[in-house]
Amino acid sequence: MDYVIDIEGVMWRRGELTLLRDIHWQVRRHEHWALLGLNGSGKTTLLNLINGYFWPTKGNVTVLGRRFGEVDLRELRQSIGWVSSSLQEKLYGSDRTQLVVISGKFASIGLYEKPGPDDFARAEALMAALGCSHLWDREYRMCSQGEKQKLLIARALMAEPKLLILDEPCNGLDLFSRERLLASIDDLTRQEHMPTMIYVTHHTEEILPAFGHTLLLRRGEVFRQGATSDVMNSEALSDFFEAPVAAERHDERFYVRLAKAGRILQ
Ligand SMILES: Nc1ncnc2c1ncn2[C@@H]1O[C@H](COP(=O)(O)OP(=O)(O)OP(=O)(O)O)[C@@H](O)[C@H]1O
Repeated sequence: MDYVIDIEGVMWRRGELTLLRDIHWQVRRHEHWALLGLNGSGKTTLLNLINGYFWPTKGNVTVLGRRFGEVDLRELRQSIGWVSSSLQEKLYGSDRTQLVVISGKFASIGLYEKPGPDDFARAEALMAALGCSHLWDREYRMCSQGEKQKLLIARALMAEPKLLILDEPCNGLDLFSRERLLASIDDLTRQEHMPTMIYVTHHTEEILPAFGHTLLLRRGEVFRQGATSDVMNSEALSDFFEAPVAAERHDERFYVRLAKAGRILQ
């Protein structure tokens, strides 16, 4: 079977702590998945395993058909785009936006290679695809948080990854910036030759219909996984959050609120 991610029976321990336990997760090519979990549920730990920064204590991890232990991880990482807020902080604020995007091709912070006309053309096309052509030639530090996220996604796509991980891309965005970013991500999912995408979040309503599968992670374990529409209902989510919540569907997205308004959970 042609899996982009194939995780079999993975455990990850650090000292006395077991941070991931008995994880089984198979992502097929052309499926887009959401990874949903509260703070501290193990999402980042799982992403570190997928990117080969952590080694499983038990079980097997195979990414893009290459099994860890038999693969050059640096080479594999060139096929994985991981867009996270920690990356945002590492970039040079004075760099021009298009150079930030082009630097993704070389996996460098800053640009040390001389880009060719094809590189500029691709950066232009990617910025257009993300609805941020108007940012061309601005200083990166002058861009808003939402604009920076779009640039970072374009930057990741510059390397033509086969797997694109969007790690809490809407953190810190206001309602309208969030919707603009989600609209751009939605557009991307409709384009040809896009990689398999994993969208990591705490918030159900960010999960776009294109993310047809969802994995719910709780305390380092898979609570449930499957079709997003099967997972996103009041009963399953109340079990998952261990608190009564009501899930409502609007425009193919799922909004969750506390079932008893005003109750603060301990
Ligand atoms: N290297 C480590 N050593 C020990 N404990 C760790 C390590 N990394 C993470 N943890 C702990 O493991 C748990 C899971 O952390 P992780 O960062 O994977 O969660 P997360 O789902 O990404 O959370 P958030 O949504 O807040 O980013 C947390 O309790 C965290 O404190």
